[in-house]
Amino acid sequence: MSEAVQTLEGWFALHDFRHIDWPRWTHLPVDERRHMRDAFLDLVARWDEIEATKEGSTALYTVVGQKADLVMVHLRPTLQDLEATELTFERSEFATIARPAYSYVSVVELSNYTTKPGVDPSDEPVVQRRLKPILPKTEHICFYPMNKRRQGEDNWYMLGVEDRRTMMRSHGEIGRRYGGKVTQIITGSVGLDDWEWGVTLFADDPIVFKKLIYEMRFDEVSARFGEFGQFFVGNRLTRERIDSWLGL
Ligand code: VOV
Repeated sequence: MSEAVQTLEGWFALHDFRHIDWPRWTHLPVDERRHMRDAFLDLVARWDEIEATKEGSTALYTVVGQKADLVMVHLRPTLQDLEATELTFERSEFATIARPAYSYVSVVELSNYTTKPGVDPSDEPVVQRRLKPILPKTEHICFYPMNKRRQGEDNWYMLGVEDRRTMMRSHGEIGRRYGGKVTQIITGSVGLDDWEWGVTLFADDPIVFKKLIYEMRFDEVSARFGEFGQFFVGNRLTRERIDSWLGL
């Protein structure tokens, strides 16, 4: 049996994708729409407070394309906190027009492939900040779930730890070339959801997602072992943009 990678876990993550029932929304009386908008703004204010006190972080993006209209990315210390966040939204008046489209449950994960031997990474403040990150405020988000392949010669889980480490170093080198342009949050979901990881990328220029992901496709770890789910891409939904997004 090959040696399992050691991982550190941080905040739990819920990527909560919603469809807005636009036909229903546009036929509601304007007072009712404003009332529902206010219910949503109350939730946003609560999420801002949680972020300000570093008890979690939430990012809001509208989704482009037909797979969803909105994604709320919530990071919280426990699975109970995550459920409470989800339920508070479900019970709000805004949820009557924001129906589930897709969801993903995972936990912020760092692996020890690139840590120096003899160093306990959990002692390092930078590691703690990466495990409990405040989500970036970039213009765009890209999310997709992924697996590492387990087929014939291309079985990630049968490789020795040194082979995996070498490939992850090359992966990290490519990623670092995009430093300052894109921030990645890797969340592990083995035992939590249908894929093995969630990849959440934040950038101000959406073309950077395409360049980075394309470059990684040619790198061995993605070329041989990467299997990908659905891709979602979106635009930041600030408090100021909510009215124009809702057509109010
Ligand atoms: C934006 C840049 C970027 C950078 C700098 C970066 C670096 C790193 C490092 C140094 C490490 C290992 C240590 C750790 O931190 O865990 C990782 C780990 C990981 N990555 Fe990554 N990655 C990036 C970006 C990045 C992307 C775009 C993808 C999707 C791949 C693609 O083909 O679509 C990805 C995936 C992953 C995964 C699934 C893991 C966990 C793999 C495992 O087997 O455990 N990642 N990643």
